[in-house]
Amino acid sequence: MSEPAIDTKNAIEVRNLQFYYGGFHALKSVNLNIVEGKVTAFIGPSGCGKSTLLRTLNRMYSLYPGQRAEGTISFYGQNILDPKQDLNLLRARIGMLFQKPTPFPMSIYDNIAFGVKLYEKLSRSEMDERVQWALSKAALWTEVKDKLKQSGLSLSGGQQQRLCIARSVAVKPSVLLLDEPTASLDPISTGKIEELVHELKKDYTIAIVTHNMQQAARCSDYTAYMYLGELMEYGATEQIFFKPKRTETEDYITGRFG
Ligand SMILES: Nc1ncnc2c1ncn2[C@@H]1O[C@H](COP(=O)(O)OP(=O)(O)OP(=O)(O)O)[C@@H](O)[C@H]1O
Repeated sequence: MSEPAIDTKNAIEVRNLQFYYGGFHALKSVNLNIVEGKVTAFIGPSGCGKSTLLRTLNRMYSLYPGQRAEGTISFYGQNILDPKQDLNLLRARIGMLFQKPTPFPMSIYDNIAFGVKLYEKLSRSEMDERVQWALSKAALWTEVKDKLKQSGLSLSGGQQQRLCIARSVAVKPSVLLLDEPTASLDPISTGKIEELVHELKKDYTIAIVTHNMQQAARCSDYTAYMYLGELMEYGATEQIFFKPKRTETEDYITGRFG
């Protein structure tokens, strides 16, 4: 593992992580630091374990029987693989966004307020403020401010994805996990999400799975190249893209493979 510069602080430290789907060993001895306030991209060919790694970072896999992780994932010093870990709290602190937007079948306002109510008791005006704040953070406020009572499902795909970002941000997480967040979007919506990632990293630590090499190069500070469940190479995005140490990484990045 190539280490990021020493003046950085890690939000998450993954050590000797093994992941199993039943008997299938999907992640093999992964070691990785997710640096605070930066964007880390996970790249690699289909099936290499990018989404699996992302889903271990907020224990999303714990929803499914037969899936288990071994090793440690330290989130600001606390091992989140500990069976006693409060999973709801963890998922509020480490929010996740999926390939397809998943707004709740409720109003735009309630999409945001729903999660906030689970963790905080806010007055009506405080909640109004929080909803506006979250929608502004997700660069959606001006587009929806006159239709907050309308269903979240009435929005376009790109708007729905930004609504989901607003929903995650509303509970004030410190990390956002993005699993191919633009895979189902058109180029203009994709551009908006990429701009948003750039804005959000001022306040949040971000990990993003992407198949799009240009997207990884544009959006990320660090890149992790995975292959067959192993972390093959990890380092500053510029280094990975322009001076990869391994030929496997270079072959993937230059499109000779994958
Ligand atoms: N629910 C599951 N049960 C069993 N095996 C699974 C499951 N989900 C994923 N796998 C296997 O784990 C490996 C890693 O899958 P994962 O989805 O993490 O890859 P990925 O790199 O994100 O792929 P893609 O780019 O195609 O989304 C693959 O071999 C996949 O077949």
